[in-house]
Amino acid sequence: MFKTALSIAGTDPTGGAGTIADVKVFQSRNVYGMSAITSIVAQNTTGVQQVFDQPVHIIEAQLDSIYNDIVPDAVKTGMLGTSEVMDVVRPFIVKHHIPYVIDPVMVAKSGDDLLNDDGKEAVRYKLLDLATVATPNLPELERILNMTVQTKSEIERAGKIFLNEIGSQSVVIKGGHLEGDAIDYLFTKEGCIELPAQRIATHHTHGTGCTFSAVITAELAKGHSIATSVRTAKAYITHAIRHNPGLGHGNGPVSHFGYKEEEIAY
Ligand SMILES: Nc1ncnc2c1ncn2[C@@H]1O[C@H](COP(=O)(O)OP(=O)(O)OP(=O)(O)O)[C@@H](O)[C@H]1O
Ligand SMILES: Cc1ncc(CO)c(N)n1
Repeated sequence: MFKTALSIAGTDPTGGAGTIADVKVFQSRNVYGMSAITSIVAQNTTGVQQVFDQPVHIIEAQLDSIYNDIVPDAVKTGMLGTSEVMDVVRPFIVKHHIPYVIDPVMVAKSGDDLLNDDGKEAVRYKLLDLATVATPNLPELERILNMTVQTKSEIERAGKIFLNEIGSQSVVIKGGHLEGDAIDYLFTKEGCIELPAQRIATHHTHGTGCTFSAVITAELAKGHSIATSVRTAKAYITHAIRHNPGLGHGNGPVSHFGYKEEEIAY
């Protein structure tokens, strides 16, 4: 039977990030993909040109259309744009007890804002307590917790705050923004799992965070555990970066078929 996953996020018309990338990931993981669009973003591999935040009633209407017909097996949120959008999304997450992955997107790799200041303050209280898995990068983590997170002990402290104070079921703290190897840290109530990977020397990393969290969502939709889903996502993103198609004039996208180039199946 088909498993289904929903991405609630903004767009990237070049298909490397946001909800279009998410649906490509769902498809590549054999999960039926659906998408509710929060913001229409004119962007490409060189940066963000314009952002149009959809009216909240249109976002709510899209969610009604989906949930009244096909309740997904897992859901992820990416770019939400404003804190008002979080108010619209929250009741759908609360009502349907399905795995929820939150990628607390704040700023694009190009440095452009994808969430307003209210939203950056609000996300901790409006959504993160509902997360099955939260996937902040380090700058997002520092903003959410209002603390510096650069060292291993700061990462450990941040992981504990997510679980014990914020109430997320788990958090993957992504080390993509640190020097050296690309090590991520998964914190669950069972403890911390390190997910190491060699850093690939490339500037083609547009949409890595979206792709990573979408894989986790697809694997959770299929009924896999949090740890298995996150391990699969780590392998997938590493192969996706390694086999990037070299597109665009800036930070190019990754390959959502990268895993097919590898000898191992997962
Ligand atoms: N150069 C790289 N080589 C290997 N893995 C990487 C590299 N850059 C990022 N990653 C991995 O990609 C995943 C996404 O992490 P990253 O920190 O890039 O997310 P992000 O900043 O949220 O992305 P986005 O720009 O889409 O918002 C993590 O597993 C991270 O370790
Ligand atoms: C719509 C959207 N979501 C997330 C990101 C972060 O990569 C982006 N560039 N665009």
